[in-house]
Amino acid sequence: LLDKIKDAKIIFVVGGPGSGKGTQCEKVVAKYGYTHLSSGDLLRAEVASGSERGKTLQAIMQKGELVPLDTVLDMIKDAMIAKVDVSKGFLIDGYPREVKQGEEFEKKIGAPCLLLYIDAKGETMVKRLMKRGETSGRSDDNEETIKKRLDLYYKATEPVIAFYSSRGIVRKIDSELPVDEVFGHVAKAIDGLK
Ligand SMILES: Nc1nc2c(ncn2[C@@H]2O[C@H](COP(=O)(O)OP(=O)(O)OP(=O)(O)O)[C@@H](O)[C@H]2O)c(=O)[nH]1
Ligand SMILES: O=c1ccn([C@@H]2O[C@H](COP(=O)(O)OP(=O)(O)O)[C@@H](O)[C@H]2O)c(=O)[nH]1
Ligand SMILES: [Mg+2]
Repeated sequence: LLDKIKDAKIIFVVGGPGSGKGTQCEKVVAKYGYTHLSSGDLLRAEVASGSERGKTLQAIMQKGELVPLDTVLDMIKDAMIAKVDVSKGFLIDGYPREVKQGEEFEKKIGAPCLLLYIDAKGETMVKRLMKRGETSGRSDDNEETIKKRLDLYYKATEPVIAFYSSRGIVRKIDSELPVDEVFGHVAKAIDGLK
């Protein structure tokens, strides 16, 4: 099974909270049929299941902190294995959050061929998340937790971009533009893969 995953394209989608990762991934699914796996969505599904593990996760996410690396990686791996027969490609959204997560992913699963770096200003991200919080029902879409997620993003996740830049697979996407223009740039990056 892991051999099959190695034949599929793996794309990391990295950006700050509310930068628009999920929005762009949905559009990639519609156009290219890739499988979208959002680490945050997988964690929220576990929380929604009401399991003991979910309760622990909920407490960490509510604080805007990172859950243990192995937890997320196991969830992503299981989800990839479940889809490998029908997938030409995988969008791994919101992962890696720190360099170590990327290293572990490559050891256990495989190497990404592209990292889409969805970039918006801090101010923009906060504004979008406050707005989303009016309807999202996400308990972490509140001012205090948003600030913590943003701080952690700059501290832990931005180094991920530097790490993969040295490999030449990072495409920086300006997500201050309207959604469809942003997608135009995303599509160009994907079309550039052979
Ligand atoms: N104006 C504008 N709004 C956007 C754009 N992309 C996303 N949004 C809005 O910003 C909010 C956050 O977008 P998401 O796609 O949920 O962001 P995300 O990066 O997945 O965020 P997390 O799930 O918190 O990691 C949503 O309410 C979107 O409607 C964009 O390109 N332009
Ligand atoms: O690899 C991951 C992905 C998500 N999270 C947790 O899940 C929350 C929501 O993640 P998501 O990607 O949905 O939203 P973001 O924080 O990017 O707005 C984060 O704040 C973290 O607490 C985590 O710990 N590890
Ligand atoms: Mg998201």
